[in-house]
Amino acid sequence: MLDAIPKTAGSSTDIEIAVNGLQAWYGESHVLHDIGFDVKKGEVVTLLGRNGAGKTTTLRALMGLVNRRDGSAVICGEQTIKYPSRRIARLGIGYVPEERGIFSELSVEENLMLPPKLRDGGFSREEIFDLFPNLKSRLHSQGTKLSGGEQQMLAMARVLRTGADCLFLDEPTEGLAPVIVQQIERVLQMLKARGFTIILVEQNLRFAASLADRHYVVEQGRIVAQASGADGIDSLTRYLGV
Ligand SMILES: Nc1ncnc2c1ncn2[C@@H]1O[C@H](COP(=O)(O)OP(=O)(O)OP(=O)(O)O)[C@@H](O)[C@H]1O
Repeated sequence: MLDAIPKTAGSSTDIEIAVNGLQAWYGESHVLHDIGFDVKKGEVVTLLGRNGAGKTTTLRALMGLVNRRDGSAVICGEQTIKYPSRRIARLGIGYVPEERGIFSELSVEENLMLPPKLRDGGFSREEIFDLFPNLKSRLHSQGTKLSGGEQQMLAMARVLRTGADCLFLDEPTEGLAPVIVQQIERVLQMLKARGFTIILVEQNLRFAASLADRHYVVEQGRIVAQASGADGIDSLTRYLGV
């Protein structure tokens, strides 16, 4: 049923991301020193790197969720470095954080309907249930009752509903069983085929290699290497401690 999903309305907008000299701080702690990379419309790009390298902070800084940031982050032709996060989201960005952000006291349905629509062209309920059939059978379950895989699917479904056509995904496969990882991989392949632009933070190199067009390595708050395609990822393993 995945082929039944239409192209997103947002695909008429030229989403492109150009990051230069991005810096970020938590209080006095200077965490990002010089992040620079770009993502073309419809590309899947991974941010790889060891624990604590600054991958999550890069996504949070691009979403305007880090109090102090500096440098340049041009998204859809707009300089967003001083934008509040809601304005950044309205450019069509859907952020799925590592912790997934499911409200435990709300049902699946309530979680799904919670974020406001950013624009027309978001996935309908039917399209979401085609993509994630598990969610349909769990519609009235409380957030706390969901497995890790179901939470991840709900978090992704929620942003697809808003009309976002550019996704920032932080470790979507973390802690999930191989069969669920395969399911998420199929969904992301489908979104890629539909023209979504995706920045993926990932520790699972096989998963990253199967999906991404290009990879960047983050080390101590800087981009230190990059490579293209599934083969290119092999050249990066020395940075990743694998
Ligand atoms: N809320 C915070 N307050 C202070 N320091 C933080 C905070 N969040 C992260 N850090 C620090 O910022 C640095 C970068 O962390 P970040 O989470 O971006 O790394 P990461 O590459 O995503 O790693 P991981 O895979 O472990 O999440 C680390 O040194 C981390 O300890």
